[in-house]
Amino acid sequence: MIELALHTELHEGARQFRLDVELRSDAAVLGFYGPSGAGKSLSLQAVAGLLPLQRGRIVVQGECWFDSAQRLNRPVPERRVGYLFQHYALFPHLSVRANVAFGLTRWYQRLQAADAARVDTLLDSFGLSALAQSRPDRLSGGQRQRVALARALAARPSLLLLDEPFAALNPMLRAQLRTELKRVREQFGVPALLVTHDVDDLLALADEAYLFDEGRVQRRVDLRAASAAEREAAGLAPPPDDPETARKRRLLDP
Ligand SMILES: Nc1ncnc2c1ncn2[C@@H]1O[C@H](COP(=O)(O)OP(=O)(O)OP(=O)(O)O)[C@@H](O)[C@H]1O
Repeated sequence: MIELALHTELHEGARQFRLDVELRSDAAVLGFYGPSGAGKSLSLQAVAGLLPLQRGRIVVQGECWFDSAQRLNRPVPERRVGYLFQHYALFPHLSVRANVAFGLTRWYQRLQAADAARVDTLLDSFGLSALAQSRPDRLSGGQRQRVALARALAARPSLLLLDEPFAALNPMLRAQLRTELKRVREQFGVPALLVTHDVDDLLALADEAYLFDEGRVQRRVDLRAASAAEREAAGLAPPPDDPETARKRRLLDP
């Protein structure tokens, strides 16, 4: 269960933005979509503890991370979120394996056996085992994003925050990584908040979609239950192909 009440006002020179997000859900993956500048990324930052809130409440899986009424504000590291951005930031001097293990290691001790096993499972789940000793600059964009996903999942996060995780990838890779992320996320049972502009991301991964605009949730769509007509009304239907394009698309399917 996730409960968010995120209220704050941001000022930068003459610019002002008001975030007023309220939602409560028992779904595993919530997708945030909507126009640019609607407050989607700011909401993820607030959940991670990186954006101070003036007022509100954040409860994740029964644990209260923030409650202004009780003056409770759990520090960033204690929230244990796995945060993934569009531009994966891997450590260039570390191997793939060391990158994935990064959040689990301490400089003064070796990786514990259970942690090492988790890292190996993640490498295997994302098809990275053969690349474990490679440095990030020897990897393709898709492989790097897999390493970033594996790293985000390695430290046993209580919540995954995914901000446009596939935006830098080409469409074919996006489709592939969506499927992999869906499988691995379910395998590890981690809930997630996913920000995306891509309807296909929502349809493939999200249980519920939240339309953001002007710092607020304007609409909630339950994708587990929504009919095709309801999806279309919420702007979530992929544009229909004409028969000829559909035929060509099938021919091109990898
Ligand atoms: N520190 C800040 N001070 C004032 N305004 C800010 C600050 N940070 C972000 N904003 C503004 O808040 C608004 C919401 O930003 P946010 O990054 O959450 O949008 P978004 O919905 O994620 O957009 P996009 O889809 O383009 O990534 C934007 O108009 C942004 O310019």
